[in-house]
Amino acid sequence: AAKLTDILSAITENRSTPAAEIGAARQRIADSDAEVGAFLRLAPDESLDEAASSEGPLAGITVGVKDIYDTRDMATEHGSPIYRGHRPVADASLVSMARLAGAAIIGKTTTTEFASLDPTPTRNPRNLDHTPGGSSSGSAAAVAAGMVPLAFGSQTGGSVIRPASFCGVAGFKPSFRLFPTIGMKTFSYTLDTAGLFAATAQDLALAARLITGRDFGTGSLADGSGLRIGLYRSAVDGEVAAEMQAAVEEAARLLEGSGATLVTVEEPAALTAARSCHAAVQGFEAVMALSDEFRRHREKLGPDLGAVLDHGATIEPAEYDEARRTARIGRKAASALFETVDVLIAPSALGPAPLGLASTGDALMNKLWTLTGNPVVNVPGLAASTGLPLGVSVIARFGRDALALDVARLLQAMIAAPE
Ligand SMILES: NC(=O)CC(=O)O
Repeated sequence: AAKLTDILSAITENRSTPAAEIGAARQRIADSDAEVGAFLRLAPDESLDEAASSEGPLAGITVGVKDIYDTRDMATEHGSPIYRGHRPVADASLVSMARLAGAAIIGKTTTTEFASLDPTPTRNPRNLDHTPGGSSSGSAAAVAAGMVPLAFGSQTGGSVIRPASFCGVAGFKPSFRLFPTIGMKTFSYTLDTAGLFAATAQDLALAARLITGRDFGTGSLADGSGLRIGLYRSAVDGEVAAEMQAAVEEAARLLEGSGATLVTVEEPAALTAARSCHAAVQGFEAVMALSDEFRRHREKLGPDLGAVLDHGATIEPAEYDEARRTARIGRKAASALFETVDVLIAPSALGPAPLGLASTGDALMNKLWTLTGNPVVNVPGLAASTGLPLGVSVIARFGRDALALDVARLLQAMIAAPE
């Protein structure tokens, strides 16, 4: 796999150059994207030539960008025929910040329509008969296939953490609004969260720091001593496959074995209620976000999105306002959970990637934390008996993204360590 930290080390130590790394990524995409279908289009040569001569801290790092982020040098179609050929004048903020740091925005990755539910043709590199998940399908698949070391996604329900889990890569859904969503097509403006995919949690932390200038942890946790880990028991755990539950418990044992204190945290009623109000918040806001497309091009919308908007259009403002109140109470309950533990661990999905491409899976394990805005990191490395990946979520207090990434780095290292 193309690992961001290794590429940057190779360039720093003069064992490689940005131009060589960009050329190698183009070759990897040419070699493997025909069967995976992660990319929609690649950047023009002049963009990549410009990036090849960059001296920024991310020089040589090629990035796949979900096609709901505006790019000034490539079409941006949001997975919809309504936007075919649409060409923004300017980059989305996060894309511009990555370019300023020297990254090479190498291509646009597939997205479900408007980042909702109607699937893409992209396949799971771990097993091509299975979905890579969604809505950030191409970004997760591109990193899992080792085509690029970094990819941008977004999450409104579970669209970063779930595909990261299905594809066996590290995924980062930051605290709400930590990354800008300016220039990213809006689906639900109190839920939409920009996120990242990479091979490891260490790569995620480094990329996030170099793009935003913020601290995302030092990776200095040698073991779990001093950590208080909460094994989260939700009201919907009955939906979780036994193998996924076992994977989370394996992760808990690893952390406990390295010195962490492990407690079980039962879901408070306020968070069960918050999870249940996600659909009303999302549906009501999506009808506003896509009002023009919904009213003027209803026949061009996919069946799943059409159903979400048809239902959303029946939600009264008072119902939406009640859902927002429930969400706010949920955020307070989430904050209280972190008085007793440093991080929670929980399943990143209901199980391994479903067979076939008809569905991108279920966001049931993710949408609560999208609504509350807590940072979540998917830790890859564990697998089902079929070999399909099973991801473990590390969830921290709002704003403690660095801690979530540090614990994720420790856990990923322990999972990868030989017995
Ligand atoms: N955008 C989203 O998060 C929807 C999903 O979870 O598939």
